[in-house]
Amino acid sequence: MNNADGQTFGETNLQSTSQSTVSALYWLGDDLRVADNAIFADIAQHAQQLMVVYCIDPNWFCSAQYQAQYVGKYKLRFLLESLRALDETLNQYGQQLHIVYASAQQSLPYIIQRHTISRVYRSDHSGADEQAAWQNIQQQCPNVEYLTMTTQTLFDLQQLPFELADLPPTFSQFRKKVEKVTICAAADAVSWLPPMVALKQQDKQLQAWLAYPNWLPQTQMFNNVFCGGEAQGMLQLDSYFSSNLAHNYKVVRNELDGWECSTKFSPWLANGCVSARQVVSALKQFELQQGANESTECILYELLWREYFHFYAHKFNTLVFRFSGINGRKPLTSFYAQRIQAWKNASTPFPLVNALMKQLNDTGYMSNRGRQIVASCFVNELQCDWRYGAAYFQQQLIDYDVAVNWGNWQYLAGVGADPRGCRRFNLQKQQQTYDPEGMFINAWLGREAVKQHDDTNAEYCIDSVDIADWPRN
Ligand SMILES: Cc1cc2nc3c(=O)[nH]c(=O)nc-3n(C[C@H](O)[C@H](O)[C@H](O)COP(=O)(O)OP(=O)(O)OC[C@H]3O[C@@H](n4cnc5c(N)ncnc54)[C@H](O)[C@@H]3O)c2cc1C
Repeated sequence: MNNADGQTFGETNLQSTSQSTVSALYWLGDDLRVADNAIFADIAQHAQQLMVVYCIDPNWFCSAQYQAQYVGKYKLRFLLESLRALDETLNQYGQQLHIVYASAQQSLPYIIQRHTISRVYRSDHSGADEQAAWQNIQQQCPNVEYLTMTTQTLFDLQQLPFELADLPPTFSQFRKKVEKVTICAAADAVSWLPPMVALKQQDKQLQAWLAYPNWLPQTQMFNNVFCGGEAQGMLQLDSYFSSNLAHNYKVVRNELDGWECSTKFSPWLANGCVSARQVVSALKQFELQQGANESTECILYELLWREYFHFYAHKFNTLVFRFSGINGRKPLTSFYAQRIQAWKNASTPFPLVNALMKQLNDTGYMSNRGRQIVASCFVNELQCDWRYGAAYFQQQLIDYDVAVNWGNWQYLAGVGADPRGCRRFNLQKQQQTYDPEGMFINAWLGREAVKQHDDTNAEYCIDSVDIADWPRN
């Protein structure tokens, strides 16, 4: 299985297997759980010693490409909660999670060498940067065994009925092909884990990396609805499927607001606190007990979109970040600093878009419909380079997932997996369908904005705002 760069995934990279005692290091990524985790299962069977590590890279918090941080405040808080919860779970196994406050490329080779690690485990990540980091570590420490396993998707690469290079160009074709592939049931948590690799406590460099750093942004208490961690994710899963909400999902999933309008699994899925297989296992259980209908099928359908974007990112690697997308067709959009800023600040001429952006800025979450509306506005009405929008989502979303975010943005910008080209949402129609009384706008922006909307309602938004009058910078 090869991606665009000819790298290999989902396979063991055997550099050296001469040691009889396996001293393992598990470098965690978006797989922050013990249950249904193939890596912990393998470690329980084959390793005699274990060190579990998560790296928090200071570069995540610098303003990176496209004027956005890699990790914003909502994602950071959720991540820290998830790490704390995982550490507590690992403690019950006599294990510990070591959070290293340094880049993986810098710290892991050092740790591997100092602790005579013989095998490194990592989840098979679809992100190009994550893959590059993984390759880099292997180059720095060649005499170690490297093992990747699937923990994030429903299917292993090997289960796909096609080579990754032949990933169908559209979601519909992908769905038809994978429909018949069996989705493995979620596995239980392991019953034990090997003892800890003794940490070189006296090592000054290591101490420095393990100390809580002053460069880490403060995480405040806000947006308490999403709480990170495996147990919290399972709570949401149980709570959703112990109600009748799944039977009505298709009817309400497009609503702009409301906790119960969609599953809200995304932050836990994005961090791997819950696996996609656990969601499907719970869904199947629900269908067995309560019956299947169009709505329950629709939940699986959405999870298959997630699946598609993960394999899409695997295949296209850095092309998912390219302005001209996977096919090299440049959109007729550009970098307009003031428009981009207005969109971010919820001060465009479009009240519905502003309300949605306010919701994103205040909570880190936005419904799927909302994301489509603001992304379409960014590309079509404001005519801005889609990568700046995608990068802002990356920074703001509590459920940021590299493959799903950039894949969706490419799709909407007409440079991705959509043969029909750019998806333009008619803002007036969206408003009439999803916020006819202006209640959503009122909730996020107040009465004035509803009035502004009413005043311009005769020829709402697109027609009433002449984009040519907007600044060309
Ligand atoms: C421009 C844009 C950017 C997005 N960025 C992200 C992102 O960074 N992280 C993220 O998790 N989702 C992203 N999505 C997809 C989707 O909006 C969210 O997954 C969903 O709104 C999360 O809420 P939920 O869990 O209640 O979803 P539900 O409607 O309950 O769906 C269940 C699950 O299916 C998956 N799913 C739903 N919609 C999509 C979709 N359009 N594409 C792929 N998978 C989907 C998610 O894993 C979701 O948790 C994006 C969508 C758009 C249009």
